[in-house]
Amino acid sequence: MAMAEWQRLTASPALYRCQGVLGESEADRALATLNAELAWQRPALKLYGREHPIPRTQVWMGDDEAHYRYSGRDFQPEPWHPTVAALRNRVVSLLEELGLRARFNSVLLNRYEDGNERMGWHSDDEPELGRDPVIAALSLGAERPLRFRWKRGDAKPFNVWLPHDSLLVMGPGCQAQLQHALLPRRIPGLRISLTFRQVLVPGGDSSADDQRACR
Ligand SMILES: O=C(O)CCC(=O)C(=O)O
Ligand SMILES: [Fe+2]
Repeated sequence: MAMAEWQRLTASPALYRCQGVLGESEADRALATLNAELAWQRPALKLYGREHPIPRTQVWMGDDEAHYRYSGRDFQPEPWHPTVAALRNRVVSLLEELGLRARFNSVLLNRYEDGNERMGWHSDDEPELGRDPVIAALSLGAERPLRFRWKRGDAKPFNVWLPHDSLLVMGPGCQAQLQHALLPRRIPGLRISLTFRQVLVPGGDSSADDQRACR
């Protein structure tokens, strides 16, 4: 098993990075497998009445009932790919080292062909993620910075570099206080990120209570 190394990046809110999540060779294998075997899609999202194909490709994966809505569309999850399920289990046990008892019933996989592909400014604060979600993002492939900016106040924006085989944990407060973006950069090479989430299922079990137990 890889030797995982944790770093706390901000005092508040809780933002952590861990390097050496899987170990080099397993991380290389995971990148190649996901790149080759997933049905990567480029949906068009409506913005001010016009359809724009997203500047990356993606797969939404998870338990059957973990639907996800954004930009007025309902994404039905694909069933867990065995590699992705194994990665989720590794991430969950790593989080336990931090004292975070997180559960993830879904994951958004993002594929960036090269530095031109990107994701714009947002917070992952959709109502179905509940209040104060814990989101864990595993990075594979080309190292790129995730840029953060504060919603209030004049504190400076900052970059978090995400190397191959690293995990970023956005804990309580991150989505409420910060936005993040993967901006275009002159960086060659493929990058795939897996952002694990717990989607609240209407009438489902008490995942909201679980999340609260993490604070
Ligand atoms: O690719 C990344 O590291 C960021 C992805 C992200 O912000 C998201 O999936 O919500
Ligand atoms: Fe995000």
